[in-house]
Formats: sequence, C-alpha cells, structure tokens
Amino acid sequence: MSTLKLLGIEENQLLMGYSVGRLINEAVRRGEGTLTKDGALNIETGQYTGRSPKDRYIVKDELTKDTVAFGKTNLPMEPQVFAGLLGKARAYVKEKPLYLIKARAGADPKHSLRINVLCEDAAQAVFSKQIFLKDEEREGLEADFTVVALPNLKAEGPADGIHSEAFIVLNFTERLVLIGGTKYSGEIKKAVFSLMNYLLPAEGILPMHCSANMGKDGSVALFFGLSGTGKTTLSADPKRLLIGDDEHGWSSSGVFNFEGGCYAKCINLDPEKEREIYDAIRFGAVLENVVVDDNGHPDYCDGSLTENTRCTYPLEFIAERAEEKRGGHPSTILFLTADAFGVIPPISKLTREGAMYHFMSGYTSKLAGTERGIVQPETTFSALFGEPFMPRCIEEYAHLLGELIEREETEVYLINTGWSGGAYGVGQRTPLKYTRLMVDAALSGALSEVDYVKDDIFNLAIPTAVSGVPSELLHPEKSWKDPKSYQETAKELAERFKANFSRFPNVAQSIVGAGPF
Ligand SMILES: Nc1ncnc2c1ncn2[C@@H]1O[C@H](COP(=O)(O)OP(=O)(O)O)[C@@H](O)[C@H]1O
Ligand SMILES: C=C(OP(=O)(O)O)C(=O)O
Ligand SMILES: [Mn+2]
Repeated sequence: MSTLKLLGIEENQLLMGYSVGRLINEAVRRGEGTLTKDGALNIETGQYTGRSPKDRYIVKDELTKDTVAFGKTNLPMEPQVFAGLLGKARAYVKEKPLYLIKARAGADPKHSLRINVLCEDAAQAVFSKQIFLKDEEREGLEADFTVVALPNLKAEGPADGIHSEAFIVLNFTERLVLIGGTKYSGEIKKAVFSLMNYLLPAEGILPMHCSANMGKDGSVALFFGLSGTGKTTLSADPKRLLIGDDEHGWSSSGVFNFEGGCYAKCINLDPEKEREIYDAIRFGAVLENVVVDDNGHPDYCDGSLTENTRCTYPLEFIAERAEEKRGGHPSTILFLTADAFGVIPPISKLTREGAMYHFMSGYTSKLAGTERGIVQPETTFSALFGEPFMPRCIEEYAHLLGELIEREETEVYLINTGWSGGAYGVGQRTPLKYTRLMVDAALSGALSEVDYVKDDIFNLAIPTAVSGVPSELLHPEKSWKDPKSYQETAKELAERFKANFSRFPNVAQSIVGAGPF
C-alpha cells in the first residue's frame, strides 16, 4: 500500500512546491514564529527543546528483529503499538492541510534516499527544506521513506504503550517515520540519520556522526563527536571548504554528506569567535528557542528557554563550502570529546588500535540541554560518538572504520574540547582559539614533525608543542594546580573506561591494550 494511503491522506490535502519565502510567510501568519531583525524565523518549541531518547523507538518485526541491536538505545516497539499510534495519526491528519517537502538524504547519487517529509507546521517545513538535500524536481509522490512530523499530536503515554506524550518511531518495513508530541526539529534530522545508519552498512558504507571539510588542496578532515563537542563549530573554518556539519557516509570513493544544511548551536554565539555561523543567521534560517526582544534583537547569551538554542541554514549560507557536498578519502580524523573530568589531554595522537579503542568507547559528556533532563555535563560512553543514532550493533560500524583507516592510512587524533586545568566547576572549557590552533596543527601536518610524550594514565601520545598554544595547557598534569587531585581524577576516569570496555568481550587484545593503563 502506498504510504499516503496508509496514513489516509488525500492528494488534495498536500501543500507542495512552496518556496522558502512562502513557507516562512505561512509560519509567521499562522503564529508559529517571528522574524528577527536579521530576517531569521525564530520559533519556540515548548517543552521539548532537545532530543528525547527515551521516546525514540524502532518497530521490531521480521525485518529488524535480527538486524537492529534492540535495547536501551534502540527501544523496540511492537507492531500493534505502532498500529495504535498510526491510527491516532490517521485521525489527526484527516482533512488537515500538510506541507510536503520532497527531499533527499545522501549527496552520493548511488547511495541516496528519496524522502518525503510531511509537516503540519510551516516552520518545520522550512526546517526540512533547509536541512535536507533538495529534490523538488522529483515527479510524482513516490519516495523511499516518508517522515510525518506532527508536533501538536500528543500521545497518551502508557495508555498508548509508550513512555510519554512524545514519540519518534522508525518503521523500516512500512518505510515510515512517525513523530509526534515534540517540536524539536533535531528529531526530524536525526531520524533520517538513523535510517541511513541502518541501511548503508548493508552496502559496505560506513555512516558517521561527524562533520567534514576539505583543504584547498582537497585533503579531507572528519570531526567526530557527540552533541555539543564542536563538530559544527570547528568544521566552519574560513581556511577550508565545508562539506557538511553532522552526518556523512564513507564509501569506496570517499565521503559524502547526508544533508544539505547545518544545525548549529547558538548559545553564547559570538561573531568574533564564530563568524561563519553568525553570518548564516539571516532570511531563510530557522532559529529554535533563541530569546528575541520586542525589536527583533536576538540575545544569544540568554539560555532561559534552553541551553540548546539552534539555527538551521542551508550549506549555501556558508561562503567557503564544497559545492558537491562530497570529498575524497579523509587524510585526518579528529575525535572530539568534551571531557568534564578535565584530564584528557587537549590533543593527542592515536595509533590505529587506539583509534579503534576510542571509536568504540566514545567517551564524552552529554552537555546541558542536548537531551531532555541534562542540565550539567554528564559522563557518557557513546560508542561511535553517536550511539543514539546507530541501529545496528556497534562492532559492525567499528569493523568498517578499522578497514577504512587502515586502507587509506588516515591519521587519527583525540581532541578534548571540554575542560582543562581542572574538572568541570574548577577548570575551564579549553578556549576555542586554542582548540582551533590544535586542529590547524593536526591538519597542516605540523604534528607529524614534533616530539610526543606518553600520558601514563591514558596511554595517549601528547605533542610537546603546538604553535600558538601555551605548552602547559597541553599536559593536564601541568595545567591542574593540584597534582594529587589530577592523579586521582585521571585514575577514576581510566577505571570508567575499562569498566565500559568490558561490554566488548570479543575485541582483539591489541585494541583493548591501546586503552588506558
Ligand atoms: N574548545 C572548544 N571547541 C569547540 N567548541 C567549543 C569550545 N569551547 C566552547 N565551545 C562551544 O561549544 C559548542 C559546540 O557546539 P557544536 O559545534 O554545535 O557541537 P556539535 O556540532 O558537535 O553538536 C559551541 O557552542 C561552541 O561555541
Ligand atoms: C541535532 C543534534 O545533533 P548535534 O548536536 O550533534 O549537532 C542533537 O543531538 O540533537
Ligand atoms: Mn552540530
């Protein structure tokens, strides 16, 4: 059955082919948001201002039962529970006008999905048009997957067989994503990301939660990291061409963006420090939960609605960009971690085994606002630096990365964009200008020419010098005022790494041995 039929939607309900300008007018007219003085559309998303992982499900059926790693991250949903929610959605959309955005995921035409996004809100239609790759020219209504975003449809929680009023459900058999009860647009993009992450490994492609950019010489860099660790910020670099800010695939011909736009954090956005992002906030961009005064002036320092304020804009709003949204094989990979313990060196070089160890560990902190209920940094091990979005078992993805970095001789660094000079509350977040200099040094090849010292707790190789960066900052045991408390804290974190890694009992000893001592 066609997906529209399944949803009980008639063709005459669909609002199609609207330009960005027209959708923005609709959003304002319908009271969904207002324009700032720079022309961006600002909306408030209500109670849900970040992702809600406890409300995200995958339907467990014949197709997925043996191919999805069901558990706490990939919550299973029984087909009959899905049928109940679908019934609610059908009743809700009956005779309701819905915006249809024809989009695509995957800039490599060989590995691309046709996506129809159906939105009840015009603002989410603008979001979808700007974040995904355009596919307006596509004829007919057929697509590979349909995403239905009904933020104002609230479920009844346990009475509907789910956790709360919000639901994000991926149904691979019906090729349908149902979203209700949350207006946070991040759910729409991350749901499509999860679709790609399920489908691509079957084609031998590694999907990655990373940003990507390219030097003017064509050399590609990837920045992996969980939410808030700096993928978007560090990849927007005027010296390099942006390929994409969040989701990529790595195939035998190189890397490709899944998306067509960016989803940047705006908290404390400072035009001096993040010029590219600041300049992208204009007509056509969508802000979420930024506090704006009566004259339309945004106050990026106001986190009263959430710390997770956001801006969506198409890649074309960034001057230095890779037009094709693709590049060759990465020569350098940077794993970004926001270490709230403040004991991981700001930059270190990983061996191939070390890269595998840290990819599978995915150590970082969840930062305030990025997920429901997170108000201060919370230690997490999020495998692949994106476990919430990876439906398959971790080893499948890790295996692919291992093969690729081996074959392409990709160099891998670990970068702590989190705390230094002390733990969260005592030290400070590593100044962005220094992190940028460390990234520059890694990408220019300068770090191939310096000496390294061993960190004897974490088994990491720390460069002795990075141009422009105070050398004591490079070594946590020197940047902490109290060496004893550094030792204790570092050892505590090392133990946490080991405890976490016991979830991978079958991994080669050489990889386990590349972790903390
Ligand atoms: N040293 C640093 N490196 C990267 N980002 C930093 C640093 N210090 C502070 N930040 C801030 O942290 C946030 C990183 O967020 P973002 O780049 O959107 O992460 P991601 O794209 O990985 O979710 C930004 O608000 C940025 O200004
Ligand atoms: C949209 C998100 O991604 P990121 O913060 O990694 O940009 C999110 O995690 O909600
Ligand atoms: Mn980002």
